[in-house]
Amino acid sequence: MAQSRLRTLLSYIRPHRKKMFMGIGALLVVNLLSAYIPLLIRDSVDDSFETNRFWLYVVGIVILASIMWGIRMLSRVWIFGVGREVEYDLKQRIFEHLLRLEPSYFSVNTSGDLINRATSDVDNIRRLVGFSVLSLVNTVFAYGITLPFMLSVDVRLTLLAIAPYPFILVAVQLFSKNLRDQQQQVQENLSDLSQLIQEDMSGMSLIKIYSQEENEREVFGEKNQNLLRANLKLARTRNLLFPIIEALAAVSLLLLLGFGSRGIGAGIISNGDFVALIIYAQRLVFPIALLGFTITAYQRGEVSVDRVEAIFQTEPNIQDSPDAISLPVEEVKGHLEAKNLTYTYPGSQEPALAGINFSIEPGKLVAVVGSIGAGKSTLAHVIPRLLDVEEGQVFLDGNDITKLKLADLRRAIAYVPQDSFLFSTTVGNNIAYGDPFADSLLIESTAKESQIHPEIVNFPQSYNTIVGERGITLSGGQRQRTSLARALLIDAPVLILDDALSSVDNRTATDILSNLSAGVKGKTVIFITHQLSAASKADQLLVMDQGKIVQTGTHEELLQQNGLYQSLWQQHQLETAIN
Ligand SMILES: Nc1ncnc2c1ncn2[C@@H]1O[C@H](COP(=O)(O)OP(=O)(O)OP(=O)(O)O)[C@@H](O)[C@H]1O
Repeated sequence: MAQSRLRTLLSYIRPHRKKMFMGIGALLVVNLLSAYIPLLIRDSVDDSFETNRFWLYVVGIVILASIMWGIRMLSRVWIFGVGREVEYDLKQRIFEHLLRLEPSYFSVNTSGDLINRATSDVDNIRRLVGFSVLSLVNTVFAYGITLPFMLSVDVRLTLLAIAPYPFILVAVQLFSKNLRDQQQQVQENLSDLSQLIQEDMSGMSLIKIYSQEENEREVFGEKNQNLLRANLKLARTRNLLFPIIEALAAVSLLLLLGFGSRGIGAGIISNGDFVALIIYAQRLVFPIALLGFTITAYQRGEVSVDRVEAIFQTEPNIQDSPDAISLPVEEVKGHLEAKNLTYTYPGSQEPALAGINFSIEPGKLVAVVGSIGAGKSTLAHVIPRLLDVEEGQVFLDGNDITKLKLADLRRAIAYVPQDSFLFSTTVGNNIAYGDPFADSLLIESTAKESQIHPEIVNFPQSYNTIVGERGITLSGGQRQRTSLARALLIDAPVLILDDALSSVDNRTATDILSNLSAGVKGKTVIFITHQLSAASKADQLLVMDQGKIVQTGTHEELLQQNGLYQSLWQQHQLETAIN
């Protein structure tokens, strides 16, 4: 597992390996210079007693240290730069991958959690790539280069100085599991909190109407408290570990000071050698302390790698089959057929659609009516394959929809959902969403067809009016008619309206529909609705109940039958009379 994570990490770095190697090369030079400077200092100490070349040494050391500073800076720019590029790649990949997944994925995986993975988890990986590579390579070079120099000065003192270091690694090992578990806890609590903020911001009106501010404050406080506790726990473990590392590093220095000063007294090593050894030993303290941080960053990064990879490992269920055929939109006539169509939601016992059969001729306006929860929206989702329907059940112009290229199928079907989602941009851009290059004449003509044009021209900036987040500045009916205009603009041969005019009054809805059936000659329109007066104008009605089509026919034919439609119509007449 750990090895596969490392492989995953390396695969993130691979596209930027050139820059990474340049950074590592620069670190090598820095460490070579850094090992050489103490030797110069040693010579300056030993030499200066006899000669007056002290200033020569000082100038030499200053020049070398300046070069070292410049190269160190470059190494950081390159290695941290790779971290930033990996961050960019991952964000791009996550977003592109999420775009491939079907809507049902987002009902299981909350947006707060996904946002957290795309931001703070990716940030942890960036740090892992940048900071950890830098400190790990730096530690390896520091020890690999400095130790031989130290050994060349004095073997016994060197061994004494590094004797406490294995204990540092043992201490780190002891703490590592706790650190990792606690890090995961922090991440999960953070996801929880983000999710709550996200949900509360979208449901603010509900919170106010039900006066739930106090309750929401408490829930937020509790989740925030959990995050605080998890963070403090992590900080405690971390703060316990690092003083231990530092204390052990100090023991190394003490040993060196104690035994080194005796060595000078006994004439075994020179003053210069002693100074050089102290400088070397000090140089090794920082990398070893950094190793502790690196391990933490690695653990944090490991959890994040898993969380990000979990997104990539989810393959879309709905995608082109290997032998998918193409159906250019110009060739689509709009004939829709269902043969024994059955669909059960994952985890559900009862099928939402149970053996449905129908045939809809091109250019017909078909209304789908029925009781609540009958499966009407499910049917609307199945036709453009927003749900994973099995093969051999739904056909467009005689082609099994699961065998068609998804892009072609969706290009052939314009779908207006129940809740009309608008992007926070201008009304015009919202209408032109399916064809951003549409000219203003086309935008206006579709707005006229959906009877929203007169209202848009009265908006402060007409078609350039920003609609606010999710179209919050528009009324429900205005949002629905803007969504309808958006669907009409792409001029698809099939149009599905899923209760998409529910907030529009009956007369306007009927007007729009009769204009649609007159104006969009050749389009097949499936109109799912509870508005029976509008539905009664359809060429054909499908009446649904408990996942089945229980009646089909025209309004007049259905009124003759003693069935669900008749009772729905009577109820509708009664409601109209009362209102
Ligand atoms: N995502 C889902 N997961 C599980 N079950 C679902 C899901 N969506 C809908 N259902 C169930 O499937 C059945 C059909 O729902 P559907 O939304 O298609 O009905 P509908 O006829 O459009 O209802 P309404 O007229 O109230 O909009 C219902 O029993 C519903 O509870």
